[in-house]
Amino acid sequence: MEAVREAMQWLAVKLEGLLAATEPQDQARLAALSVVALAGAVLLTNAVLSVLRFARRELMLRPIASAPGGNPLLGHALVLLNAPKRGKGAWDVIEEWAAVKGNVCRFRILGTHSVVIADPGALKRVFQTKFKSYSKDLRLSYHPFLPILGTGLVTADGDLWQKQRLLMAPALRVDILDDIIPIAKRAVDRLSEKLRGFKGTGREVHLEEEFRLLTLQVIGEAILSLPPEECDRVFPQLYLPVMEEANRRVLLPHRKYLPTPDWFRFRSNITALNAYLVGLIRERWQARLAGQRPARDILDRILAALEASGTKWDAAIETQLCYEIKTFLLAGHETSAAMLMWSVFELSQNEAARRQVVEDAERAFGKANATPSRRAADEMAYTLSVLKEALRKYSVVPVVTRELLEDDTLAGYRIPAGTMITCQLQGVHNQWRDPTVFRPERFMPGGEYDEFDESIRPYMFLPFIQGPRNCLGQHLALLEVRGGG
Ligand code: HEM
Repeated sequence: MEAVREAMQWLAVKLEGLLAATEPQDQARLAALSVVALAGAVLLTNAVLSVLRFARRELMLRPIASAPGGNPLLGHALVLLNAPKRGKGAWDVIEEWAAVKGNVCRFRILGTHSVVIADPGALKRVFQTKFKSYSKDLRLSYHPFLPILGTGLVTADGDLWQKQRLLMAPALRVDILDDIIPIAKRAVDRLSEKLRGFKGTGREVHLEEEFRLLTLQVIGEAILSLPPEECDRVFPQLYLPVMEEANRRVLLPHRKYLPTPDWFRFRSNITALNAYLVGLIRERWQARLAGQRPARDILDRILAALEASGTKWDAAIETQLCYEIKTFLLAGHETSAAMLMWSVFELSQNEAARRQVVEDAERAFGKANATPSRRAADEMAYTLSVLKEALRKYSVVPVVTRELLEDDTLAGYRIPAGTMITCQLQGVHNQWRDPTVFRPERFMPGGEYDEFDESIRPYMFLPFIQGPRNCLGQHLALLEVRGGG
């Protein structure tokens, strides 16, 4: 120890001497050189570590079948990017790989390795048993959405996610459910009136677009008590364009670096949307403080929970709530609209199923087309099975992705930390009998769903995934469509 101390002292004296002996401009040059050398050393160390990690993943993943068509430099990036040219989505290509290579296979995008799994036992481990080791994949799939969703629930992880989930779960899972039926019923009545206006005009109706506006109106009223005209004005103008740009960036990530007109529009729309939402949130909080009657919507229930927990109001809370609201809008409208559209499409093709849905509706709504009670909506069992079968057959969310934080074993394979896991929900849904046939009876008591072994049953139907990070709006989504009629 004494020898080390002496050596350090000697070095310090020598350095002091060197600095004292040099001119001030030489000292500046020496300092700049040291910074450059240090930065270079850090970069080099990182590069070496990245190469070592890459080589380790490459070696460990070798026993898993590789997807066809990759090249040594880009991996499978081009195959996925070219999917639209074949009239397919990237997710359909991944499913083709899984169909050929089995329920576990791997692919690579540049230096990122991904393992595709469509094995219910392995998915149980990812979503439930070891969910903490499988964090949200914020580096790739969710990355383009971060400027919009920030640390909202879908893109949050760790303690913040847990805290926010606990805060918001009661509002979405319990409190709002009774109110969602009249909200949905009013929105569907408005849409029916609008569609009647098309009758006999020969004009085309874009149902997908109409359903998107419908679910935005429902979620806008449920979260913020927004009147329908306000939803129709604000969201198509500010919210939908930013989501469209973020969606484009999933497969074309360079768009986020190019200062094109789209880039500037994206930035200014986000700024305007944030200002609008923060304004609403602040107004609401002040109204609470002034003792005004609460609005009974999701925002107000969250504010009540914050007040009850004694949270001190500040700008950080406003920003976080703004992220959460944008998250609900994203998570809650397009998925529900797609479920509705595929259900209506299938019912238009299937007379027998349509008759049973009409019978359900007549029982729940009565001859006067009254707003059904929660209990009456819950009893629309066949209609619920139609919605579930639409979610199974069309896998509205075909995949979700995770990043493995520590080495683990999945379906018998060792998977190294840093691997992306592509959970192929669509692949699981296609393991049912005659998967392309629309058969709501699968979900009726004693149907095919009940036949799966209990240990994997919940992992054979994953539209909302499973486990602690499952969809917080699933009850709301399934109820809004039945309650709206
Ligand atoms: C048919 C309609 C819907 C489908 C198929 C669906 C599907 C999903 C899926 C697959 C996830 C997991 C995403 C992941 O882990 O990467 C998810 C999460 C989530 N969904 Fe939904 N969703 C629907 C409707 C809704 C609605 C109506 C809302 C809210 C109003 C909502 C709010 C959320 C939230 C907040 C999360 C994040 C939960 C967490 O990470 O703790 N969803 N949803």
